[in-house]
Amino acid sequence: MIYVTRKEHFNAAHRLFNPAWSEEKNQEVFGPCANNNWHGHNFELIVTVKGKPDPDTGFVIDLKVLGDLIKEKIVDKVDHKNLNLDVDFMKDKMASCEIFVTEIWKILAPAIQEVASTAQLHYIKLVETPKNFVEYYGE
Ligand SMILES: Nc1nc2c(c(=O)[nH]1)N=C([C@H](O)[C@H](O)COP(=O)(O)OP(=O)(O)OP(=O)(O)O)CN2
Repeated sequence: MIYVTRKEHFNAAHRLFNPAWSEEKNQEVFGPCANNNWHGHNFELIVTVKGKPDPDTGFVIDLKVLGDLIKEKIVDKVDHKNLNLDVDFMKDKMASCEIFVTEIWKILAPAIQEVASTAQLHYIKLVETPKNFVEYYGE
């Protein structure tokens, strides 16, 4: 089994806020991340696909095709957007990295199978700040 990885980049704004809580509780739990006027990040999205190399191409998946797919399905929808307001797949969801990465997985896993039937999404790493990132294996 070979693991191949593509990295893409986008900028997005968001706010961590639980609507069931008071403003004070949100400020207490999320601090500046609950700022009413949002805040932004330079995200990195790292996607690993696993499979066996095709005997004709030597590819598990064409990394250009994978990059284009990530751009079409995710980056074009979130880049320079507000995750809470502008992004359909994040509507009414907590805009934490944990929830964001699971929603990205739900979109990319079937899309990858469609373009490369013998390959499978293995892992996603979402980097929010130079200090903070989440990793997800779809479990
Ligand atoms: N488990 C999670 N914790 C936090 C998340 C998250 O998505 N999942 N998100 C945030 C914020 O969005 C935030 O903007 C990042 O905050 P913070 O760690 O304070 O930012 P830095 O990495 O720049 O660290 P500094 O200590 O401020 O330099 C918070 N928590």
